Amino acid sequence: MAVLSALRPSTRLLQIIFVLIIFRSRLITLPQDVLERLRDATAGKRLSAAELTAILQQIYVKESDGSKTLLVPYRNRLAKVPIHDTAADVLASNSKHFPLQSSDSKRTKALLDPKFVRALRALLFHIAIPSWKSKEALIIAVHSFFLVVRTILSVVVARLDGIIVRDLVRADAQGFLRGLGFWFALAVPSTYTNVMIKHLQSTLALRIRTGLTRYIHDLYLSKYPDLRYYRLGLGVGAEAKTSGGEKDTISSSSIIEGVDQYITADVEVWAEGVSGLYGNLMKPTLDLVLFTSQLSRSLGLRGTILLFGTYYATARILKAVTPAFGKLAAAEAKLEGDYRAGMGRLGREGEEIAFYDGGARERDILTGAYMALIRHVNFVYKIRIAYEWTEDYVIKYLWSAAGYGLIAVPLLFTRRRRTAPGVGSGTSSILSTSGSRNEAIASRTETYISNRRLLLSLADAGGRLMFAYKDVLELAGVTDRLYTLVSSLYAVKPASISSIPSSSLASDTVGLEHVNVGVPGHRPLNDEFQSQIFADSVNGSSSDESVHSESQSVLVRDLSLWLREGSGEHLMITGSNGVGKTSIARVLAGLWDPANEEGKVFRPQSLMVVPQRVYMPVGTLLDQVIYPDSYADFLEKGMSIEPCDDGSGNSIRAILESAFLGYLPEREGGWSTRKEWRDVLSGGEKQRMVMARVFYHRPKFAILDECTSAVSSDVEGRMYQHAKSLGITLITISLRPSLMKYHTQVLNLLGDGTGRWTLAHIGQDAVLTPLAEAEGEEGELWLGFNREIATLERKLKEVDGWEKRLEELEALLKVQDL
Ligand SMILES: Nc1ncnc2c1ncn2[C@@H]1O[C@H](COP(=O)(O)OP(=O)(O)OP(=O)(O)O)[C@@H](O)[C@H]1O
Repeated sequence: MAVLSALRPSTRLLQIIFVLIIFRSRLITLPQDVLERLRDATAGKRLSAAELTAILQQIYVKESDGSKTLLVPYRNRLAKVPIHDTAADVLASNSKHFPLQSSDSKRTKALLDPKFVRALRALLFHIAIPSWKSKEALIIAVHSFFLVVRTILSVVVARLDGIIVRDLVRADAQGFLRGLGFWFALAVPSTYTNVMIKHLQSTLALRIRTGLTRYIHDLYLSKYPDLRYYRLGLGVGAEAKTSGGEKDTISSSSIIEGVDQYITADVEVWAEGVSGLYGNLMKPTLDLVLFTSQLSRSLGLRGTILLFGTYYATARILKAVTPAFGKLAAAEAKLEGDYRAGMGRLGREGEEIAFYDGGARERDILTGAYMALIRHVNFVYKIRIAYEWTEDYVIKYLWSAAGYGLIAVPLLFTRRRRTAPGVGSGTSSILSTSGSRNEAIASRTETYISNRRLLLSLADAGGRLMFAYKDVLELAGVTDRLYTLVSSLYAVKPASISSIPSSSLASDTVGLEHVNVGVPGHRPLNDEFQSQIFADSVNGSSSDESVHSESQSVLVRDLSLWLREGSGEHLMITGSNGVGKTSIARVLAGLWDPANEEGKVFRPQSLMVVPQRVYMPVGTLLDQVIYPDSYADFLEKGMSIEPCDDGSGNSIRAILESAFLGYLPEREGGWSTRKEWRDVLSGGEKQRMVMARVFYHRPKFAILDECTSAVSSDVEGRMYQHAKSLGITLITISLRPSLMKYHTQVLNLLGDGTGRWTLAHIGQDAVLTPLAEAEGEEGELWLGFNREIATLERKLKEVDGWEKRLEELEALLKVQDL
C-alpha cells in the first residue's frame, strides 16, 4: 500500500505525458495536403525539373566566411546543409592522440586491454563526441535520463505486479481494479520511454557516423602536400615512431588495403556499436544495481551474499568460454573488404574483362574471396555454439535456480516467525488467526511476485550485460581497425618541398637538384612477404633490411634540371618502358619524395600533371572540362559556357573547339548531361578532353604523360601549338619522335639499370651526366635521338667532300671519253 500511495502524486504527471503523446500522434496523422502546406511554409518551394538539374550541377555555394552550403534535393525540395571543414588546427592538435600502435598478434580477449581503451578514448572523445557542449553529448544526456526512467519504471511495475496479485489473493476487488488502472497508466510512459531510448540510440549512431566520416574525409582527402589518399598506399609513414618511441617495424599504412571498407562499413559498424553499447551497458548495470538493492531489502544479508556469489560464478564461467570476438570481427571486416574490392574491380574494368571474355576467371576469383569470407563466418558461428550454450544455461537456468533459492529465504523465515503467535488461542483467536494467516499469505504472495519479477528482470539484465560484453569484444576489433586507419593517416608524411635557392631564379620554376628517383617505401608484394614482416615484428626483430632493399631500387640517379616559366623552354622526357619517366613526374608533382636525403624538388604553384591513364569524374559534360574545379569555382573565375555575342571572353565552347571536341555538347545532349563518361567517350576523345582541361586551367607548367598517344598526329600537333600559345611550359613524357619539334630540351633515360641519363638541347650534343663522366663511358652515351642528330650532322659535314669527289670522277670520265 505504501508503494501505491507513493505512486499517487505522480499520476498527474502521467496524465500530462499521456495527453502529450496522444496529441503528438494526432499531429502525425494530419491530412496530407495540410502537411504539404506546412512543409511548403517551412522547407521552401517544390523544385521544377530545370531547377533540380541546376542544383545537381551547382552542388554547393560558397559562403563569404569560406564555408560551403551543400544543396541537397530532398523530396522535390531544396535542403541546404552547411558544411564546415574540420579546422586545420583541430586536425593537427588531435594527431598526438593517434600515435601508431604496432600491430600485436597476441592481442588478448581481455576487456580492458589498455590499447583498446586508448583507441576507444581517442576515437570517442576527440572525434565522435568532440566536446560536452556538442549535440552528441546532449543526446547522451537525454538518453541517460530515459534509461534511468525506464529502470525506475521497471521497479514500480514489479511492485505494482505484487500489489495486484496480493489484492486478488485477498479478494479485494476495489484494490484490484485500482491496481489495474495504475497498470494501464504506467504502460504509457513505459512504452514511450522504450521507444525514445531506441530512437535516441539510432540518432546518436547516425551523428557519430556522420562526425567520424566527415573527420576521416577531411583527413584522408587532403590537398597537396599531404595527399594522404595517395601517399597512404605507399607506406610513406613507414618510419613513424610508435607511442612507445620504438620504430614501428610494420608500417601500419602498408597493411591498409581496401580503405573503402574502413570508411564505409567499419565506420557504420563502429557508430552503431558505440551508441548501442552505452545503452546496452548502462541499462543492465543500472538494473543490476537498483534491482539488487531492492531485492537485498527483502533477501537479507544471506540472500544478498548468495546473489553476489551467483554474479561472480557467472562472470568466471563466461570469461572461460568467451572466444576472442574482437579479432574475429576484425578478420571478418577484412574479408568483407576483399570481397567488396573484387566486386568493385569488376564494375570498373567490365569492358576490358569482357574483351578477354574473362567472366569465368573473375567468377573463380570472386568465389574464392566469397568462400574465404563464408568459411570464416561459419567458423565464428561454430565457436559461438559453445559460448551461447553456456551463456543460456547460466543466465536462464542457473540464475533461475538461484532465484528460487533466494526467494525461498525470506518466505521460509517469514513463515516460521508469523505462524508462532496464533497457536493455542480461543474461537475469536481462531478467527483472527485465520484472518492474519490470510493476510500473511497475501503478504507473502506480494513479496514472492515482486521478488520473482525483480529476479526475472535481474536475469534479463544479466543476459543483456553478457551480450554487451560480447559486443564490447566485437567493438574492440572494429575500434582497432579504425584507430589503425586514423593513426596511419596521421603518420603519412607530407611531400617534402624545397624553397627556391637563389634570388636569380623566379619562384615559378620547376627544378630538381641531385635527385634520385625511386619507388618509395615498401609495399606488401604478396602474403608471404607480408607475413614475414608480421612474423619479424612479433619476434621483435626488425624488418628494416627488407624495407631498404625494396626502396633502394633507384630508377634515375642524381638528376638535376631547371625550367623557368616564360623562358620558352619546353622539355621532353624519353626512354624505353619502365625506366622511370612517369616516376620523375611523380617526384615533380610531390606524389613521391626523392629517394635520397640530399635531393631537392622545386615545385611551382601552378603545375598540372595529366596522367597516362585518363580520369573522367562523376558529373556533367561541363564537369569533365573543368575538373577538379567545381561549378562554384567555374562561376567564380568569371568564365562562360558559350562565347559572348562579340566573340570575346573565355568560353568552354572555345576551349572544347581547341581540343577538336566542339561537337560533343550537341552529340551528348547538352552541357549538363550526366553519363558514365569513361564508357561514352572513345579513347582518343577522352585524351582530347584532358587536353581541354589543360586549356581551361592554363597552368604555367603542364606535365603531359603520354596523354595524346591515341590522338592522330595532326590534331596532336595543333593541340601542342595551342598549349604553347597559351603560355604553358610543357614537360612531355613520350616515346613519339614526332613530338620532339615542340620542345627545346630532351631528357633521355638510358634504362641500363644504372640510373643514368642525358640532357641535351635539341640539335646539340648531349650533356653528359656527372656519373657518366666519372666512369668515362662517353662513347656509349650517344644514344637515342641525340645520337641520331649527331650522326646526321656528321654526315652533312661530309657532303662537300662527296660533291668534290663526284666532280673529280665526272672530270675523269670526260677525259677517258675523249
Ligand atoms: N607504385 C609503385 N609501386 C611499385 N613499383 C612501381 C610503382 N610505380 C612504378 N613502379 C615501378 O617503377 C618503374 C618505373 O615506372 P614508371 O611508371 O616511371 O615507368 P615509365 O618510364 O613511365 O614507363 P612507361 O613508358 O611504360 O609508362 C617500373 O618498373 C614500375 O614497375
